Amino acid sequence: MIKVGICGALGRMGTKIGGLVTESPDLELVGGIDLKTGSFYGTEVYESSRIDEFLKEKKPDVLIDFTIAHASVENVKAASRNGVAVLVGTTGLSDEQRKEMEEAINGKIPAVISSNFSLGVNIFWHLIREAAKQLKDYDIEVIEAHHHFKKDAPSGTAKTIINIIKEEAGDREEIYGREGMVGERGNEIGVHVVRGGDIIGDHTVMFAGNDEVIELTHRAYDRLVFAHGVIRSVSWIHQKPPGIYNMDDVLGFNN
Ligand SMILES: NC(=O)C1=CN([C@@H]2O[C@H](COP(=O)(O)OP(=O)(O)OC[C@H]3O[C@@H](n4cnc5c(N)ncnc54)[C@H](O)[C@@H]3O)[C@@H](O)[C@H]2O)C=CC1
Ligand SMILES: O=C(O)C1=N[C@H](C(=O)O)C[C@H](O)C1
Repeated sequence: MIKVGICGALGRMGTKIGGLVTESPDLELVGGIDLKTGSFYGTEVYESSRIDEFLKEKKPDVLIDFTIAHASVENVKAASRNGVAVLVGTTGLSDEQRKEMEEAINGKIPAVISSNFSLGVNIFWHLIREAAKQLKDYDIEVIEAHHHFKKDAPSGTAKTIINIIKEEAGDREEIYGREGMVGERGNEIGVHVVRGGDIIGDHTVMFAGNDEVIELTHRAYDRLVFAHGVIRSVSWIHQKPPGIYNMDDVLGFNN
């Protein structure tokens, strides 16, 4: 049995992941960590400042983090201090926070970090990479939509899309929205962020050329789609050597 702890246990993702861990015959939920204490699928939720105590007492093999940027960095540092593998889904990290997290991981623990753990988005990213390679001269726009409560913008998934486009079609400026007399479009990537309702996570990339437009879209209808990718990653990362991995490694795309 692989023992699992969840940071952000009482949140939208922590709750979904906790349910799948509980249902899995190969995994054992040992508890959660959150800002408040409580009960979590029959296990205990420790207050966040007690994370080292949690890791020493519950001894998870894998710690999952779906919290908020500043917290995820500290949670990963705690996992590193205690030699616990991590899965990080939290987005909204600054470059400095990402660097701090990577320094805590490298050479010490194995980690899967992904802005999107769904199988569909990871395939979507490969489709975008091919389109961006072939359609360098098209005007490229990225549109993402999420629920009313999302704290970071643009989404981590959208940031990954932007990075893929830059890798394949060349570096270019990001323009966030447009307003007023903006003049003729340049060679930028337009980025547009929608927030409202209970939208789980929609991403569209538009390649607008002369006489044709190609639109690639991924829509998530339940957070389970991310949680299933997390569960697959838990089994994959167990007993891996230290290092930073992504979903391409988990899905075998890098073999
Ligand atoms: N990579 C992926 O596939 C996905 C990533 N996400 C990301 O996961 C993060 C969480 O998303 P949601 O679950 O919707 O948010 P949420 O706000 O529902 O849950 C976050 C939880 O973390 C808790 N928390 C805050 N500080 C903490 C700390 N220091 N230690 C432990 N827990 C702490 C909060 O109390 C809350 O219960 C966001 O960054 C979001 O973008 C969300 C869905 C999929
Ligand atoms: O906050 C969310 O809900 C999501 N966040 C992730 C992101 O920022 O890309 C993944 C997914 O889109 C849902």
